[in-house]
Order: sequence, then structure tokens, then C-alpha cells
Amino acid sequence: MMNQAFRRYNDASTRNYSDKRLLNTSANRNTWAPSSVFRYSVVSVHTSTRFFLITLISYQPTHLIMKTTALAALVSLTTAEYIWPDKYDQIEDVFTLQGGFNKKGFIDPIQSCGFGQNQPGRQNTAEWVRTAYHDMSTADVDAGTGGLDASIMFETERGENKGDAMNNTLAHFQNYYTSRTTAADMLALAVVGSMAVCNGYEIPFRVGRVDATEAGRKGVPEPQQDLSSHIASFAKQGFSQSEMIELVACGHSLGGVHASNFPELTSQTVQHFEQSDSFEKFDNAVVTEFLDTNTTNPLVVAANDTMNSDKRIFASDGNKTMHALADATHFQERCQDVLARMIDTVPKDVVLSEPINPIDVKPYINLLALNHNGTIDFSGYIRVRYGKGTDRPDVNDIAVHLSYKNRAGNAVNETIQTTRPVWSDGIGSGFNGANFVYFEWTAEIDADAGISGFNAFVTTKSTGDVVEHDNGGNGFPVQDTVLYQLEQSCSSYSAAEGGKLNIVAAVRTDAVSGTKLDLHFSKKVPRQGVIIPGLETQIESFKESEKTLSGYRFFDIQDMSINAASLSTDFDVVLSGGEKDVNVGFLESNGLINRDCVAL
Ligand code: HEM
Repeated sequence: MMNQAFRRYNDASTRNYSDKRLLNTSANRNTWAPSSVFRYSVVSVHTSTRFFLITLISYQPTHLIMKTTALAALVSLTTAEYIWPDKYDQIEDVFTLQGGFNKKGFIDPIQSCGFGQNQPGRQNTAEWVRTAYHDMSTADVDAGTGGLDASIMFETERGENKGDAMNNTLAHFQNYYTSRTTAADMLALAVVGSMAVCNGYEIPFRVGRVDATEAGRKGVPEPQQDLSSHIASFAKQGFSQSEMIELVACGHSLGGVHASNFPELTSQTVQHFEQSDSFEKFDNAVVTEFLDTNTTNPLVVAANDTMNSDKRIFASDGNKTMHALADATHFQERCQDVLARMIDTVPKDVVLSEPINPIDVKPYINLLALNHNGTIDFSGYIRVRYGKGTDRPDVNDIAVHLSYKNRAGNAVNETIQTTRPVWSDGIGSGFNGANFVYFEWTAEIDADAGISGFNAFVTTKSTGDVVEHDNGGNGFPVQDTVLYQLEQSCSSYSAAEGGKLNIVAAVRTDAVSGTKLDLHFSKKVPRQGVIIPGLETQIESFKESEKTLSGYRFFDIQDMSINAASLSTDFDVVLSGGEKDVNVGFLESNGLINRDCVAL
């Protein structure tokens, strides 16, 4: 039986993105669930029928209702199924791969909730959450402007954004900032990650935010402002008075006030909002200590009462909201809601994705290029989720092999075996107990026959059960019309000559006529006073070389000048003008630095 694992979200058909106001998720709260809840095995069928079957065999009555409703919206349901490749594959990696093999390490600076590079008073989780709030807080929900758009990068000099927190946070993003991972999405991830590390409830991570290209309006709330200004400010951000109390209490569960930024509030390097070690845990001590009147929160107990904004805000409804937040579970639930809404407040023309969940089985192609034998080297790895939230409890009980189809679409009678990488035993980990194991393969493909796609077979060794993953029915696609010749490509940098980039690609002879081959290079453009560089797509034409091999013609770009910032960026090789455009996308330049281009 051909089985398949599916992944979808439970609220795909319920969201209304046409709302003229800024998107916020209050109407959809508590709808997020781990993908594992929605994993089904069904006979391989066409997509629309498959979702019909899913609806019928749903095993949770509460969801059955939703899915029956959703039957009317099969089109929107089908968009929720993960099909590789996806425009959010890179950010799924940054979100998902935190430790071990293939780790991206986004949360390394928040390896613990209180971590701050051992700099006195510094707490990275607190800085990240504060930065995200400052970025969002200048939203105008009626106008549909501002929100989480990373405009903070142009606003760090403003008095309302005192301190190093904003630039410290943005500096970390530089390593992850690409044409497919925006700074605004990383700000959202900074909050999601901080909550995970500090033991807060899970915040769903939606993506698709667009970075501002200039500063937004001023208006981050400041301690000396009066209560009515704060109520008006939060209303502009889309939060009611009680939600204002909740959001401030949630934010001020971490970190504190620094003498270097607010000498009028404290003389200490940092005076935490919560006592003991509570400031490095996401808990409601900020609430209970306030209600117990034994708080040391500098925004409650400052000698100059004008500066006591938390005191005014917390008590503004006669402590009603604060009393409710004194319940630890209620605190977590409310923070989960308002913090999710905080990061999902975006300009009106931005459409956020469904929450990103770790993908169950995901391939990575590391090499698809002609070798000196005239065959095509094809290598990569398959990432398989195991452990919590899966039906694969034992990492050592899993095996993977691939089958593939040739260029004509016919099955090739040859199995590609995989092995676990030696490094870290091929094991990686992510948020909230997600575990992954990798299986790598190296194969040679006959260049005449070529390859058009593959399926991955995941075997439970102890039972012999095999599950075929065919990417929604059509296999994981591979195009061999344009090959990026990784080994023949390289870059160099010297102070005297600057950066030079050489890229080689091969195009199938029968696809060359009438086409043009271009490099779409994401050039990083440093900006004065802004820590994150701008990104511009620089388009350069390839020139055909003399070389031909195994039915391919060779093209190259030689000694293209690049700036130092762009030594580590991404680029696409694009063939256009033919039957259909081919885009070999998201190739990374950092692996090319200071190594020789190997002749073929
Ligand atoms: C009226 C609203 C608010 C005012 C007046 C306010 C004011 C302040 C002040 C003066 C600091 C000290 C900054 C420093 O010395 O480095 C601070 C820290 C902080 N704020 Fe707020 N805040 C407000 C709302 C929020 C909200 C809504 C959040 C997040 C949801 C938040 C998150 C934080 C965090 C995490 C810190 C600690 C930063 C660190 O330790 O580095 N604040 N806030």
C-alpha cells in the first residue's frame, strides 16, 4: 500500500486576511496545534480527494466539525499541505534547526533565558522581546501601517529607543538575513524563541513579514507619559486597556531597567522587574509581587512618581486584570495570545503564512552537477522528524532510501541508499522537543537519462513497515536542465582587489536555443547607521564557454566584482526565454570563499 504522511494546520479555512485593519490573531487564538495532531495515513489519491478523505477519517470530534465546514473550502485547505520546495523552506530551517547536525543556531545567544554574553545586566531574551515590542508599538491599526516591519533598524537613534538592545538584537540577525528571511520575520522568531527558552507557552510562528525601507512614525510608549496617552497609544496598536495591562506585564516578566539608559529610574546596572531569579523565567512574579506590594519593579517604585508607568497601567482598572493574571495558567494563556498578536501585527498589505511547524520529512539537495566522468553527481540528505509528536519513537529504528524517475518521467530501477552522517550521528534538535535525524546520499545519475524527481521511503527497521513520501503525489521534483557547477565556482577577497566571484553553470544542449542564462545575485548594500544591510538583486548575464559535456553546454561568469558584505549571500541561476523558465534557487555564496575553482 502506498501510504503518505500529511501535515496541515487546523485553522486554514478560518482566517480572513481581507480585513482592512492590521492583521491580528485574536479571532484565531488557541487554534495552533503541533502538526502531529493532524498526521494521517491514506491511500495515495489526488489532492482534492485526499482532503476529502482526511475530513472523513478525522479522529477528533471537535476538529471534525471544522473540517466538515472546511470541505466547502477545499481550495484553501490544499494550500496548507506542505509541498517541497516552498518559499518558506529557509525560514523553516532557521526556526526549526537549533542544535546538532545542520543546525542554524538562531537561538544560540539565548541558550538560557538569562544569558547575556556574560555582560553585566544584559539579558538577550529580554532585549529581543523589548526590541520586537518597540518595532511593533508604532503601528497604526486603523491606517494599516507599521507593526512588525523591522523599521526599528532605522529608528535606533531615537530617544524612545534608548540603549543597545535594538542594535544588539539586529546585529544577531545579520547572519540569517537573506532574500528569503526578512528581518521582520526574525524579530517575530526572536519572540517565539525567547518564549520557548524562558518556558513561556508556545507562540505560533507565522512568516511573510516585509521589511520597511525607512523609519516609521514615532510613538514608542515612554515611562513619563500619562495613563491616557498610554491607553491611546495601545489602542492605536490594536490593544484594549486590559490587553495593554497584559502586554506590559508579559513583557516585564523578563529583564529590567538599566542605569545606563534610565539613570532617573535606577542607579543599578540593572534593576529587574521581578525579584530573585524570576526575571530570567517567563512567569507572573511581576504581577504577584505588584499585588503583594513587595515589588521592586523600577517602573512601580521609582522615587519620581511621574516615571511609574507600570504602576499607573497595572492599577488602571482597579487591579481587575492584574488579579486575573495572578493565576499562573491564565497569565501564560493571556501572554501567549497578546504576544502572538504583537508579532502578527503587520502592515495591511502583508499576508502572513499559516504557523510554521517542523516539517516531517524534508529533503536537501546539496549537489546536482556534472562530474569529470560525464555523469551527474546527485547528493543531499533527507531530514526525518522522530520522537515527540511523531510515530517514530526510536531514532535507531529508522532507515531511508530513495527511488527516482529519469528526465522522461519513467521510474529508474535503482534504489539510492542513504546513511546517517558521522557528525553528531546525524541528529539535530529544535524548539519544544522537536528531534530530527538526517540520512545522506551520494549517487551518480546517467546524464543522458537524467533525473526529474524522487520519492523517499522511510522504513521502521524493527517491523519492516515502509512509508513512501511522494511530496503530495508527484515526488520531490528535480530539474536537470540547468546545473549549478558548485566545484567549478569560487570567490576570493583581498583588500587590494576586493571581492571576485566566479560562477559556472551547465545547460542541456536542447534547452539552450533562444534562451538566456542570468545570475540573480542578492547584493548586500551597507547602509550608514543601519546595522542590517539593504538587499538588491544584481542581474548579470552568463557567457557561453567552449566546453560541452554529456549533452550539456557550459556557461560562466568570471571575476564579477562583489563587495565584502556580499561574500556571504545567496543567488539564483535563471534560464529564461525557453519553454518554461528554470530557476536554480537560493544558492549560497559563503561556501565559495577563498577556495579554488576546480577545472572539469
Ligand atoms: C507603556 C509601556 C511601556 C513602557 C513605558 C516601558 C518602559 C520600559 C523601560 C523604561 C525599560 C527599561 C529599558 C532599559 O533600561 O534597558 C523597559 C524594559 C523592558 N521592556 Fe518595557 N515598557 C513598556 C511596555 C513594554 C511591552 C509591551 C513589552 C513587551 C511585550 C516590554 C518589554 C520590555 C522588556 C523585555 C524589557 C527589559 C529589557 C532588558 O532587560 O534589556 N515593555 N521597558
